[in-house]
Amino acid sequence: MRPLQKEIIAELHVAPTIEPATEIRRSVDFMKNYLKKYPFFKTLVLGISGGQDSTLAGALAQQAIKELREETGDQKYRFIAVRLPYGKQADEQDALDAIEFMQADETVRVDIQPSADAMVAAVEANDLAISDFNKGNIKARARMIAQYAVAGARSGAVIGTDHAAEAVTGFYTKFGDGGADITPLWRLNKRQGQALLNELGAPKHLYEKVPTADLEEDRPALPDEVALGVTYQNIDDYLEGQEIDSQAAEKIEGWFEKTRHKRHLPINVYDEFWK
Ligand SMILES: NC(=O)c1ccc[n+]([C@@H]2O[C@H](COP(=O)([O-])OP(=O)(O)OC[C@H]3O[C@@H](n4cnc5c(N)ncnc54)[C@H](O)[C@@H]3O)[C@@H](O)[C@H]2O)c1
Ligand SMILES: Nc1ncnc2c1ncn2[C@@H]1O[C@H](COP(=O)(O)O)[C@@H](O)[C@H]1O
Ligand SMILES: O=P(O)(O)OP(=O)(O)O
Ligand SMILES: [Mg+2]
Repeated sequence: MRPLQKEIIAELHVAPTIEPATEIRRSVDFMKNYLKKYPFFKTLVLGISGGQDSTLAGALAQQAIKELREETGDQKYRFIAVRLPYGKQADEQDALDAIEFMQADETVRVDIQPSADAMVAAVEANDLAISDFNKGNIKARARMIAQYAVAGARSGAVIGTDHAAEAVTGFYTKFGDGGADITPLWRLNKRQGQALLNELGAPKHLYEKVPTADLEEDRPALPDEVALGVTYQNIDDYLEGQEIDSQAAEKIEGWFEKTRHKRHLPINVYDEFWK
């Protein structure tokens, strides 16, 4: 195995094989235990995009909340699914299918277009140009703000959908979708997430779908694999400790190095990881 590959697998705690039912129980228990430890939390809050990761994290969060309600008798425990379209979302039906599948206790809808557009206009008033890519990250951060606003109103913890195949490449917006309180999928690669959804009986079209951040207007529904220049099959194999094509391995390791800063809280004078 490549030396950095070994280091990455250890850092992200990826297992080469998993038992889906065991991992479902592990994530559900993790969320239940966290809420029991901090009893002021009464809700779990998560943006549901219609993609694989939020379908899985939402189904697990809903299960955790349902079990907490049954075990404690406290009916205040609720799971809140948050729809966060930027105006009209092309794959809206997938998001509705995901919410139906997880049987979310509640759904809140916040259109992020007015606030994201207002932020772009306010910055551009300083004679600065905001690129379509930069605006994509503003949208991701607008979604973070909306989820924390819902959490603030309902004593909630914000769920993040970061998992090993995104973490290794840093394929998330810093303090956007990367900004969350609890990450129940952390340690799983993309195909392990699919295995959990299969075990949960999720509709196949939600986890066989092409992964996309769908943040750019010039390139709508741009597949993650195109943006990254490497496939999830390569990333998953790499994270499972398999030998992959050296060009693909170098690409993954390049993303890992470039995004090290995202896997740490803001850097202070005592931090050594970047030296
Ligand atoms: N269509 C799409 O799929 C789409 C659109 C937009 C963004 N994205 C993805 O979302 C992710 C976010 O993009 P991003 O990484 O360019 O933006 P980001 O905002 O997440 O990270 C970049 C910011 O991090 C900070 N930073 C960069 N290097 C640093 C370092 N060495 N130390 C400390 N801070 C540092 C800087 O503030 C920089 O503006 C990417 O993976 C990108 O491909 C995808
Ligand atoms: N359109 C969306 N509605 C609700 N929540 C969304 C939307 N787009 C993204 N999200 C949330 O962000 C994460 C990360 O998405 P990526 O596709 O990995 O960039 C997603 O899991 C949702 O929680
Ligand atoms: O985070 P999601 O739910 O949008 O899934 P994907 O990353 O597969 O688009
Ligand atoms: Mg997505």
